[in-house]
Amino acid sequence: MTDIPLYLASASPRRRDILQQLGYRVRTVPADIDETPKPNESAYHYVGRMALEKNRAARQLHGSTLDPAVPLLSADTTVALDSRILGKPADTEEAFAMLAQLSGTSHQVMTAVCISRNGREYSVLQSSEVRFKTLSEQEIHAYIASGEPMDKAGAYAIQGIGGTFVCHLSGSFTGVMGLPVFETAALLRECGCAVPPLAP
Ligand SMILES: Cc1cn([C@H]2C[C@H](O)[C@@H](COP(=O)(O)OP(=O)(O)OP(=O)(O)O)O2)c(=O)[nH]c1=O
Repeated sequence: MTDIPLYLASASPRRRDILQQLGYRVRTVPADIDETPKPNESAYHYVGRMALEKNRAARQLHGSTLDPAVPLLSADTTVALDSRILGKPADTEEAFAMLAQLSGTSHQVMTAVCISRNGREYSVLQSSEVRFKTLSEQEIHAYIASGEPMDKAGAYAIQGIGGTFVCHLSGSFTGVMGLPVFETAALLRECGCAVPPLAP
């Protein structure tokens, strides 16, 4: 098992698990930012801006304790339905409304990843298309009662019970979960970092 140091500017346990499974020794350096979309901001622009702002906020907050040569990674995941941005639901009513909109149709899940290292910033955006089966009201209520939707963009988790709604995926499963592994590894290589399994 490799043991490469990496800073993670995210409170998401999914991102931490994925990076640890790859062999990174993760130190979490979270930073809170305002996640409100700007008026008429596209999902594409929004998700990239969020990942970059999380990265810069973490550098500002923890900078003096960070080794500049160790990569600092941040990410943001957003569900886009037509021109609508679906973030994390604020309450169960909003979760219901989101799931009702996703029922029986396709949406995009975009994850932007940003890495800063030695004073430079690198970023990538990965987009997937996900199709949901038609959900009954009863199914949506039962799913919300499971508690799973509340801290997830679009009010579902493909890696959990929400996976039972997904009849088609085109893109990256790990991207939908919050951190696209293929694109993240490529980005780490681009910024000169060791990437398992070839890491020393
Ligand atoms: C669509 C989908 C999203 N998600 C999660 C990934 C992200 O953690 C979350 C979207 O919120 P984000 O704001 O991207 O991340 P976060 O709030 O969890 O963590 P932080 O802001 O500190 O980086 O939704 C899943 O786990 N499974 C899914 O299928």
